[in-house]
Amino acid sequence: TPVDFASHPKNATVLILGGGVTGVIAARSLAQKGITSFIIVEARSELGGRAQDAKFGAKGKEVTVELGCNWVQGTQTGDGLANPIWGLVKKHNVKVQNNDWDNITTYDMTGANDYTDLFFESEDAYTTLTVGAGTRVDKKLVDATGRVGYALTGWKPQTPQARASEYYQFDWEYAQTPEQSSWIASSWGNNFTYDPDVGGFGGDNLMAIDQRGFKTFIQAEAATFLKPNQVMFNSTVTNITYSNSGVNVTLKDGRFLLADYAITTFSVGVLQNDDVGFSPPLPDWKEEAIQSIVMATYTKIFFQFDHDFWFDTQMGLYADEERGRYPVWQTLDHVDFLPGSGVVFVTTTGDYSIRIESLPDSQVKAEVLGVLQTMFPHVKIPEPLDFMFPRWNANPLFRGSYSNWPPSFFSQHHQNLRANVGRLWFSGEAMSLKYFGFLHGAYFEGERAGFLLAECIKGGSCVEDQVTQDVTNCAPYKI
Ligand SMILES: Cc1cc2nc3c(=O)[nH]c(=O)nc-3n(C[C@H](O)[C@H](O)[C@H](O)COP(=O)(O)OP(=O)(O)OC[C@H]3O[C@@H](n4cnc5c(N)ncnc54)[C@H](O)[C@@H]3O)c2cc1C
Repeated sequence: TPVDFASHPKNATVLILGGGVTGVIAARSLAQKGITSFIIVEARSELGGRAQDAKFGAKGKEVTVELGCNWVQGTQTGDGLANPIWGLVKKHNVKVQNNDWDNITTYDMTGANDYTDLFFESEDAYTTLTVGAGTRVDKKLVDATGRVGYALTGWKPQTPQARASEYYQFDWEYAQTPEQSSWIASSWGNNFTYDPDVGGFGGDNLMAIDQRGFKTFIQAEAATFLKPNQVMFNSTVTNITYSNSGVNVTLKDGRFLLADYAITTFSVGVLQNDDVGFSPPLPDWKEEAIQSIVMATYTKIFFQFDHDFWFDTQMGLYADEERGRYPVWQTLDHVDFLPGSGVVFVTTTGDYSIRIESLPDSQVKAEVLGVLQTMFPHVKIPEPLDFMFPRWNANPLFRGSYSNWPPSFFSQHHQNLRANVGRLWFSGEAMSLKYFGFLHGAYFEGERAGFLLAECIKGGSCVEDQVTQDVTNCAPYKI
């Protein structure tokens, strides 16, 4: 039954659904504009969302490891645009360390094998790919897959070593393959973050090694303005009823909340998988936009050993016969990070991550130990002291790690994804045109939603994203 919004007492002017970076920054932006009647509604017992860590390691040797986001990607070049996450990291003294992704040792099925020449060739091929995408934008050419782009710009990997090098440049960032990703959007995603020539922040990657957790940057920021009555923890939203006069949110425990407006910041994975119901059902244009973007998965698999027997560089790369099989390695037991921690981890992405999420821990552990034995044939790989990996895709609060833009996601889809339906607004990392996937994308989207909604509430203009009811083909098929 429709809710009679006029006759119920309101809990707040705005409900902010989700307490990740987007939700916290949306709240701060509302507050900055004088709107303080809001409540952040969060399923977990803390703020941060995908900024999430765990204590890991044997008794007496525990360290904090980041299960989700780990880097400030791009900082600032000269007086160009600064990454706002870097600003918060500095403001709240979060400990970060420069991570040189080119400081790498390469391995394959024969053990250590120096194919760094090929590795740097693949880095150049990636740059060429992004330049090619820029040309397509200038010429208004259609999008294509990253694979098409690589081939047309002359990169055709034929060996496991070349494929692993390509993986490092591409999948390790987008969490999907070049075949699954937009050539154009993946390129601007890279350039707007890393390339100062187009307004990007620059090439640095700062890795958080703060033992309070990377999440400190956003939790400490929240503490500067958020009052206890402006946040509800352990409150899982199951249904959102919306109209042109208000929004009503039902929680798992039966409580319900009423407000003039709501901003959902749930991941597109959550929206795609019906973890939250909408009444009335979302319009077709909205549903098509939600289903047309991808929630990709990026998985870090952590090991702690009694002692370090692996590479001295910051990074390691393993080329298997199978592309994407336990490829990218990082050591925390490095003089720049957490020396003596005994922690090393490997990352998988995309379909491979979904595969391992369905396996028992014991099997994944055995497989990765097998890979380590292949990488280090002369070492008897010891039994790890601890082992762990998060299952982001199966987690109903996330359903993956971050969004990736497929080649069939068009600019009208993007606008439709971001557009409000009645008084329900949509925000989150995936709504960011330039920075989808990244923490700074979440930040800028939260700021945008908070500022625009404050204007709207204060009776100024209610600027709305243009909705395209039907995303049509500019050159329809004639069959
Ligand atoms: C493994 C991994 C690695 C990453 N690495 C990086 C990196 O190095 N650098 C970088 O810039 N970005 C990285 N990212 C991406 C970055 O973490 C995200 O872009 C960003 O945190 C998204 O913020 P958000 O607020 O939009 O969404 P979220 O953080 O997902 O916030 C949404 C909130 O909603 C809550 N929620 C969900 N469902 C419900 C419900 N039904 N009821 C109530 N609450 C609910 C969730 O608990 C969450 O707190 C990574 C992400 C992952 C997972």
